[in-house]
Amino acid sequence: MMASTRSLLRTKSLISNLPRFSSNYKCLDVSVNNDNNITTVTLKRPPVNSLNLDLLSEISDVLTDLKKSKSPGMILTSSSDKVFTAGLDIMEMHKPDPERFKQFWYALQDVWMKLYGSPFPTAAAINGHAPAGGCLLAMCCEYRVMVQNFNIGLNETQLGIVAPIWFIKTMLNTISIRDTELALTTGRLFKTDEALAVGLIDEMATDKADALKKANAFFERFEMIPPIARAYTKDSLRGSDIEDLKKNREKDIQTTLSLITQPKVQQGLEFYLALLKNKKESAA
Ligand SMILES: CCCCCCCC/C=C\CC(=O)SCCNC(=O)CCNC(=O)[C@H](O)C(C)(C)COP(=O)(O)OP(=O)(O)OC[C@H]1O[C@@H](n2cnc3c(N)ncnc32)[C@H](O)[C@@H]1OP(=O)(O)O
Repeated sequence: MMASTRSLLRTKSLISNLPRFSSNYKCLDVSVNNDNNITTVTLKRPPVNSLNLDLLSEISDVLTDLKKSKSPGMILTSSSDKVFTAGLDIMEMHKPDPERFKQFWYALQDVWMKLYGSPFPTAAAINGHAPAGGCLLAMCCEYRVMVQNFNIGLNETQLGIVAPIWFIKTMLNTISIRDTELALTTGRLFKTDEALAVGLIDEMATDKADALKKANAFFERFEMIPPIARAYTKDSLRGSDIEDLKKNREKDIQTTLSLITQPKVQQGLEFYLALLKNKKESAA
């Protein structure tokens, strides 16, 4: 076969494998880097990218598309200049409609299973605060680069709620058992440099451009690694956590719903929401 025919065929197969993304996303920007074919998924649900049912459903869809198209990798980042994501949308948990809450929690489980278990490599360019569910999304990725002077952590206990076991396992996959216990029981939010010191993030960045550059560089490590060997290895490390949730999915939804609707938990959420609003009023 002539060299030019071979290269044409290669180009054609590359084009047909390129991910095709719906342009209908409301809360995401999705773009593919022409140099390395890495997809950047940017959360854009102002003001703080709180994870409601819509945003979670879109993240779940894009993860499905990336897997189908055999993407070589994904970077997760935010369109905000100070918040990666503020975690779960508290309004989904405050006085919830039970049916809506079940859909919401199911969507969160879906995102977790797809992101934590993705066959393709993933990196988070954390360009703002990443509390609770925001920290969870970042920890699901294989590599984290975080812009300096922001906060990250599972602060659920500060809100009077409890991080589910699959959140905890994700943190245990990232930092030590000792640091996980201390962080979770106190609801600790780590500053970027503190997060680096315990291994909650892998690199610090000066700004978003620097974070994206470092996140892109992460994927170069896999250039000579067969994707199938990479994916099986990741599955050996993470697969059993995902199987555990798959087996207990319905129970996890029911338990969370019954806990979240307890009057004491609802009072705690109301108090926390009031604190967030007061913060704004006292700053004005
Ligand atoms: C026993 C029960 C078991 C049940 C199990 C449940 C397990 C749940 C697991 C995970 C839970 C979560 O993820 S809960 C969310 C936790 N998130 C936080 O604690 C972060 C809260 N937000 C902030 O600290 C700050 O907003 C910020 C640092 C992220 C950004 O600060 P900034 O000053 O830029 O912005 P404002 O604080 O003024 O916020 C703007 C606007 O957004 C509203 N807001 C903020 N965060 C949330 C959120 N997570 N959900 C919904 N809404 C949020 C905030 O109130 C402001 O609203 P207004 O403009 O209307 O005042």
